[in-house]
Amino acid sequence: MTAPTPSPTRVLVLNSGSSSVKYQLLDMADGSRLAVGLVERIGEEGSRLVHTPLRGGEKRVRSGTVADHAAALKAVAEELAADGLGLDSPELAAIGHRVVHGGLRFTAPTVIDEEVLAEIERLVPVAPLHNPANIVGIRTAMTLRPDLPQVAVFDTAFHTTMPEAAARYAIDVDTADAYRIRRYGFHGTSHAYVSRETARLLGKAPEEVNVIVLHLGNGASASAVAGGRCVDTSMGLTPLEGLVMGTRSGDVDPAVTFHLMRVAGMTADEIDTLLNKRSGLVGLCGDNDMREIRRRIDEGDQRAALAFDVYVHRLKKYIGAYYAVLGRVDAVAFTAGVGENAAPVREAAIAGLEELGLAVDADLNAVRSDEARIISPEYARVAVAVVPTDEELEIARQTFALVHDPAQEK
Ligand SMILES: Nc1ncnc2c1ncn2[C@@H]1O[C@H](COP(=O)(O)OP(=O)(O)O)[C@@H](O)[C@H]1O
Ligand SMILES: CC(=O)OP(=O)(O)O
Ligand SMILES: [Mg+2]
Repeated sequence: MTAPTPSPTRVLVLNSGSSSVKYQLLDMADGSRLAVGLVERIGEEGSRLVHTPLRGGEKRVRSGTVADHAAALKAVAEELAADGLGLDSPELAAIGHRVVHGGLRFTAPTVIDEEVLAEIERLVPVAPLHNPANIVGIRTAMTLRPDLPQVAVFDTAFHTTMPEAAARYAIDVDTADAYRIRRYGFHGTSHAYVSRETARLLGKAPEEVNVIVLHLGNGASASAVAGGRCVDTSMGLTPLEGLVMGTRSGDVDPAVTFHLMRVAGMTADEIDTLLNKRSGLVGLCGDNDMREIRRRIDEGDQRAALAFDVYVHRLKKYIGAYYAVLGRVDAVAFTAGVGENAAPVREAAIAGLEELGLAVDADLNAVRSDEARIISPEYARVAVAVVPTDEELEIARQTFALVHDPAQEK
């Protein structure tokens, strides 16, 4: 008699961005990581792959042009195979894909078939920087492992609980409905994970707390989470609305668009590129990396100081807005690259909000750590926290749960 084959527990997570692919291989038996990596500057000069095996072996860097996302995924598959963790492994249970725009239809993780892919494709016009890359990732993974469940975890899913008052734009209802123009919100996997982790940090259940989550990465968004449900978020039809970002403007008067068409003769595509790629921090001062901006400010650079001030001013406005939306706030949580690392951003965004019960302790704010932590003083009514996000772990969990218990798919 042969022993029963244990069911596979590993999940590969692919997070394909406009010019990068982040990936992690996790073992969901214990949630541990076997390998993590990143391919960056895809299609540009100086592209490189950084692969880190986490159960023995050295970090490896591959430099040289990676022409497109398909080539990037082939290289990722090769690196994993070199560690004996290839995509052909029988221990792989599923591949989980971050998909940025799922419209209104996808409110939960979904096993991908041709029909689901067609719907993701249909949403390309409202996520032009993200959905095409997600589709290539899915197609390539399907070709490499046609037998394996491929699961989509949508950025928009967590925000589908927003009430109509928050999700509706105040434009003609028929036009809005005909073109499905409404506020969808993004980074939902991160907002869900971080709001839950914040509750845990406070020693409470998610249902008991109201949290403002500030996801400040290259893309940035804020959300108001009441008892574990999203009630408002700063991104809208596309990931352009809301906060000032690395290269995106966030909120602008929509009249800017037709004004530029009329007076500057710019096309819709040129304005799209302006607002998505040549605005935000990079548009204001030429740099989109907060580390570089802080360095320039320390040297007395006025443009960098202005970029920082515009960024923080917008952030503070959203904290105030979501405070009002929630009525009672238990915590404000900073996360993602800027939120987790840039103490000056946290300090400046919370400064002056003592009347709202918000304050930051300078010593606690200066601590560098990978752990979730509170940075407000003991006396403060509202906790201010730094809560590292982990989109890949959350995608792996949702993917594995769906493969094990398909009944939860909506
Ligand atoms: N030590 C740091 N200090 C300040 N900002 C940082 C630091 N490390 C990263 N960042 C910021 O985080 C950004 C990247 O955030 P991340 O969440 O990784 O973005 P994304 O996932 O959207 O690519 C960088 O562009 C940079 O501005
Ligand atoms: C939706 C979005 O803005 O994602 P990212 O921050 O990865 O660009
Ligand atoms: Mg990100």
